[in-house]
Amino acid sequence: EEGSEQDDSVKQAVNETAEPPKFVIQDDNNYGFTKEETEKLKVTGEKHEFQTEVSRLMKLIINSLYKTREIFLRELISNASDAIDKIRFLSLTDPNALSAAPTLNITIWTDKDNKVLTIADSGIGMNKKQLIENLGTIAKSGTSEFLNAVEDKKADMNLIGQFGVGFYSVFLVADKVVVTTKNNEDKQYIWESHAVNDFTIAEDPRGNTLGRGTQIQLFLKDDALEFLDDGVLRGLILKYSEFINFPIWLWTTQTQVVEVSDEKTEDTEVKKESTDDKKDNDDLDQPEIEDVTDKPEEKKEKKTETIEVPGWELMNTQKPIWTRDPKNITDYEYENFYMSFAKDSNLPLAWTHFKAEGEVEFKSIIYIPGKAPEGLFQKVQDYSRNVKLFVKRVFITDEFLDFVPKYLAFIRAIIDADDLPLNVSRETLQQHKFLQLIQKRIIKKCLDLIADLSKDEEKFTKFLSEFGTSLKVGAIEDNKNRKKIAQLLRFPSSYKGSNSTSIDDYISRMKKGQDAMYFITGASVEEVQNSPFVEGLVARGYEVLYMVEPIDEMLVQHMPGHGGKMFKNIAKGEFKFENEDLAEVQKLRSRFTKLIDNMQSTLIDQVEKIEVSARLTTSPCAVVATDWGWTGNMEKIMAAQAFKQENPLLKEFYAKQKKILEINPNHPLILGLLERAENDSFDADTKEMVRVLYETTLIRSGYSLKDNLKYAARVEKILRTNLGVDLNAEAEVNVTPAEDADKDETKGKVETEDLFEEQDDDSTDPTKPVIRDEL
Ligand SMILES: Nc1ncnc2c1ncn2[C@@H]1O[C@H](COP(=O)(O)OP(=O)(O)OP(=O)(O)O)[C@@H](O)[C@H]1O
Repeated sequence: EEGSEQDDSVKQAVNETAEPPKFVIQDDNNYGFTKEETEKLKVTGEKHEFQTEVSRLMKLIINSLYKTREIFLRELISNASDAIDKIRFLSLTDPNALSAAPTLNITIWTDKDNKVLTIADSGIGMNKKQLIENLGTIAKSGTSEFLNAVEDKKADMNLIGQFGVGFYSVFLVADKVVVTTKNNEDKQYIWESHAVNDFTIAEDPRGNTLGRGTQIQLFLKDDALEFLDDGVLRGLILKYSEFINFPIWLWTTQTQVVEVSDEKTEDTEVKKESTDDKKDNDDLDQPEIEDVTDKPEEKKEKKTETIEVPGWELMNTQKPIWTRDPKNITDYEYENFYMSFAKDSNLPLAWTHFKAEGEVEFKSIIYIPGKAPEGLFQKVQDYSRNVKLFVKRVFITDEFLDFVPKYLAFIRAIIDADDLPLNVSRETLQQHKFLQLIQKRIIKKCLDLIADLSKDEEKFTKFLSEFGTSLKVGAIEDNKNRKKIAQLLRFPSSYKGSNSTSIDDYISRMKKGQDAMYFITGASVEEVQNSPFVEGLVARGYEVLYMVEPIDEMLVQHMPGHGGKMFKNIAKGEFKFENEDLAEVQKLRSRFTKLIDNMQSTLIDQVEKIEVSARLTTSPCAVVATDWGWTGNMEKIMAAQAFKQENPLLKEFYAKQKKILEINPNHPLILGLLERAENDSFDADTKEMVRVLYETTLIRSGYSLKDNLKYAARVEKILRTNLGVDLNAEAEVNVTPAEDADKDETKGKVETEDLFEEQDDDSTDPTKPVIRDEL
């Protein structure tokens, strides 16, 4: 796509802004105050306390032995770039927005004598209110959690940028920070802090020196003076500026070897040399730094001289990666770009870079992160900020409410569109026809990307472990794409102990005459594997899908089938096998009528009907939910929900629903009961056994008992009967009552911790009192 129209506009944009800054840096430049001004500052400065969280954060930062302190530079460059994005966006609708400082750039310089590092931008700046709020409070949720985690050494300071507190990282390297800022709507203000507790704000006595933007001066700690070094700074800025869309200029001194004519070198010549140097830098296809040392000497001896040339050095090319030809971009570049724009310290799992053409034209890179962000499904109101929209390289917004559906909220994407009108407000933008077309394309691309990923087993396994639930949410919510998503779902199954089978693979293995896809739900594979429902099917050679995630129950409700086959919950409703001999079944049923009647009258409150089972082989019976009732698993899920929502009514309603008991006509226990029914010896003891059998079956079928104590009492009764022990005999109680504590002893308060310590130390010393029981 080299040479395309888009690229021309890119070049133009770059050339427009890549003019070196007009000002030059001299010692004590730009932050010197006259005596009077300093006095005025002292008088007018207002003291503000930091919000508690900020103070806590500062203490952590100041005391941190965090090695990669350099991240402060990444945060400041990123903030500066955001600020320029904002003013550029405003300028789309307000042509005067830029006039106070038309060149959009970031400038960085040092003052070695005073140990000051300065980072300035011609961004939007802050008015007084914003200054107090932005650099004094933390609004983002989750900050406390982050602080706790850092305090417990469970989280890394590197994550600071993700919590919207990146600015404060300046105190990793500085003990005093001065922020001078000018917004179009307000006067120029100075913010100053020595960290921890408070900061002062004052109107700048020098007036408006910035035009517009923000200048941050770091008074470096004595152990952080390496950040004054040109080489160190250059390396760091190159590292962090690669994906910044605005020119970043560093004031450096470069040594140059120049020819000296016999006449004395004049000042003007040096200046000429330095501007030529600039020109080279402006040529964006060339590396920024020209190697000027060691030029081969010509035979004809010419006098040379090494001179120091101070000037602005351009640090980045600002050609956005998404506008480049994918053929020329390495994986390493894609990964670095991801980590930089997504502020994620993990590598991405996969990405796709494409140019959409047709109804709507845009370039995009979509990433799947390596790890699911925390609270993926919890964020309801908050903008997910996962999609950044640019129009012709101008950043427009990342504040979309569900640009992609919630189930795809984990993706990170850059979209750069050509056709969007630049003057629509952000609020109406999302409704814009073009944007909706883009949305559709992005969703399709996401699903294609995941489908591609599914061809790489290792990566797909990783993907499913992070985002498998998201896919299921997709199959539930996205009617249009359900079929596509269903092909990506994986379930454990009884097939050769497989823990990941696709529905299509299941269908390809279905047996002759099998008209439904058998599945069972439960809390774990171990649990459902041993369920009485599975045994008969597996024994007959049928495959059963194990749906062991809570969301699976909902999934099959919304997706009753796939590929022309319906799902069948094997723990629910009636069950017939294709090759079942109906006459045989009828005969069996009539043989068990008497037993069924007896059992039915025993379990009248709980069981709706009793059936002779076709699905059981080794278990005596199973409890089956009616077609419209809840399985044991569903009951447990709903119980947990009801508990959360404090709405037990629904749960109770369903728990009261009668169930179907299926009995295994070949099981010796059932045959034993049948004999009693046929001999008319179905006495009280037998009925008690039927109750125990029913309750045990409930447990095996995945249900909870309504009354555990009654169940235990029944089992005990059977044990007594079998052992020939009197049903009413009681255990002899022979205990020594505990003595009242000595009053004096209770006076001395014992710390809980001490108690635990003693317990450990003295557990082998029989002379010491055992405190455990008292505890
Ligand atoms: N150079 C700047 N120009 C204008 N506003 C700024 C600048 N630096 C910071 N701010 C303001 O201060 C706020 C706080 O900055 P901070 O770096 O602590 O968090 P953030 O930028 O919101 O989040 P993150 O660190 O994740 O980028 C910013 O949101 C922005 O409004």
